[in-house]
Amino acid sequence: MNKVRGIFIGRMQPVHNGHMQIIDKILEEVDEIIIGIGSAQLSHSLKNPFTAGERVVMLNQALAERGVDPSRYYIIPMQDINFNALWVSHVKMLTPPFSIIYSGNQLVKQLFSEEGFEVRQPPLYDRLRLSGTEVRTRMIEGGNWEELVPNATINLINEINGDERIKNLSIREISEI
Ligand SMILES: Nc1ncnc2c1ncn2[C@@H]1O[C@H](COP(=O)(O)OP(=O)(O)OP(=O)(O)O)[C@@H](O)[C@H]1O
Ligand SMILES: NC(=O)c1ccc[n+]([C@@H]2O[C@H](COP(=O)(O)O)[C@@H](O)[C@H]2O)c1
Repeated sequence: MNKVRGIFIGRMQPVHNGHMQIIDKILEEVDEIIIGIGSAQLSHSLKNPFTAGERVVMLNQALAERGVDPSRYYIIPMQDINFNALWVSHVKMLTPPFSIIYSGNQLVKQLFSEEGFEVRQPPLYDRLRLSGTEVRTRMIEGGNWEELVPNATINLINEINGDERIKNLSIREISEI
């Protein structure tokens, strides 16, 4: 029998506990999950501080920490392209075949639904706290960002001195306004 595959795409700047909960939920519904690391070309900005490779490590280690069977997921960085009408084909070119897209993003849902994919809207877990924006804001302001992310994210951010990177970016970007 063919495997049922679902895809979930997010920028993961950084990987947080909301991502991990939604991945658990998706894995209850499909045989394999494709996790797309969106806007892979972006890094070193306040909204997108981490490189695609750094985000791959966070996610890979976080899934290992959670005991997720490595044969059930693919992690695939995907660059943005300037053509929304071609984006679904671009994603398909990069990924194993899939039939279901999980997203809360209106544009993503519309583009995949127009191409005939089944779109599922995942629930949002503790959204006031669990968002990349909240994690980055706490990092800049010196708050407790660690409680919002898996250990793997903390380890990678410590390894690359990510805390300092984001604080430096915030000084630079504010001084450039
Ligand atoms: N708390 C959450 N619970 C469940 N799913 C989430 C949560 N936060 C984000 N997602 C899912 O992750 C995808 C977006 O990934 P992304 O990395 O951009 O997250 P984000 O936290 O919204 O980021 P940012 O705040 O940096 O814009 C969406 O499809 C969304 O449904
Ligand atoms: N034309 C394009 O390249 C295109 C279109 C829609 C979404 N995307 C990307 O998909 C990802 C969606 O994730 P979010 O739900 O976090 O916004 C983002 O990285 C976004 O840039 C790219």
